[in-house]
Amino acid sequence: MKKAFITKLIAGQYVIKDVETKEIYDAKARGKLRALRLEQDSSFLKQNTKKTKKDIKVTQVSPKVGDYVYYEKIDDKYMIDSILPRENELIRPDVANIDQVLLVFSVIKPEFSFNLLDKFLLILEQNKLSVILVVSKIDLIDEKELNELKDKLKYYEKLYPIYYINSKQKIGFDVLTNIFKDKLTVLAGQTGVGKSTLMNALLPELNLKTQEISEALGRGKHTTRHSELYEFNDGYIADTPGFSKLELAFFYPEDIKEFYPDFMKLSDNCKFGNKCVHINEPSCGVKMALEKNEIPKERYDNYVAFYTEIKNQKDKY
Ligand SMILES: Nc1nc2c(ncn2[C@@H]2O[C@H](COP(=O)(O)OP(=O)(O)OP(=O)(O)O)[C@@H](O)[C@H]2O)c(=O)[nH]1
Ligand SMILES: [Zn+2]
Repeated sequence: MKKAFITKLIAGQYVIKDVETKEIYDAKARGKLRALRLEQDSSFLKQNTKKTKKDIKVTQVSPKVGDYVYYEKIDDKYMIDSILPRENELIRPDVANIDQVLLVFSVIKPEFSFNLLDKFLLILEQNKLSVILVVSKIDLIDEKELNELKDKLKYYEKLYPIYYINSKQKIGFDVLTNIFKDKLTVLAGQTGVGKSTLMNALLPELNLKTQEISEALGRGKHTTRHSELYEFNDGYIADTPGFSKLELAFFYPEDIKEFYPDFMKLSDNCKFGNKCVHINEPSCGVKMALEKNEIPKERYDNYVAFYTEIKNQKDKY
């Protein structure tokens, strides 16, 4: 059977691209889709190469953009037969096999928030997504203010790549475009930071498309289940941004430290090793680093605040 990649889904109709011939077809999913759905998360295959097919649970699941599928031609129609195991997936936006998330924060309007940055990073890390930070609207503050922000972000630059842009004049775009090469990218960030403006600046054809859809539906875009991947620099960009609402309810307080790559490294120096949550324990590697100003106090304080918030929620039940 032949293999393809799903680039578009609108009202049950798929657009697939054959991975070898690059031919594009309209396709439907078979009624009884034989989907190989992994019980565990994406890292399952990588970490458990010795697992056999028996360990993989077969359940029904519908294909989404980003999925690799097997398909066949029956009469004149193209039918999706099965989905290959996903590396990862999101529900909002509904995309599978995401290579990276572009996390957009504006310098102002809305104001840059380190609390929100840490919260986004925590959630993206939990979802095992690799993150690229984009600081937008750099034209709206003066050089001195921008340099102050860059200084504060130096610490984060050790953990994630950071790009500074102005989507109106396409400043910073020459380097930014390289990061999309061969990757499936999803944009995330709070409302108003400039995700759509960035996407439209990269993909001028998107402007027209969303307008057409809005007009056809007579309302805002995405009123039906519609998702699409746009080709850009030999990769794809998902048309719908994700993570506009941030929920901490899905965490256990003692687990969140695992989603701080910087804290994880330091926890080798904790007396209680991986049992240490870096708050009240003695001889804690993270708190020692904090005292030496090797971690920004604000990042640590945000961590304690998230921990406390989640713990208080859980204690209620
Ligand atoms: N000066 C300046 N304004 C920008 C820039 N990027 C976006 N804007 C403006 O910021 C406002 C919000 O931009 P959007 O692209 O709609 O933001 P968004 O993140 O898509 O917002 P949601 O759709 O609500 O999630 C618009 O008025 C844009 O024109 C920029 O680089 N510089
Ligand atoms: Zn510790």
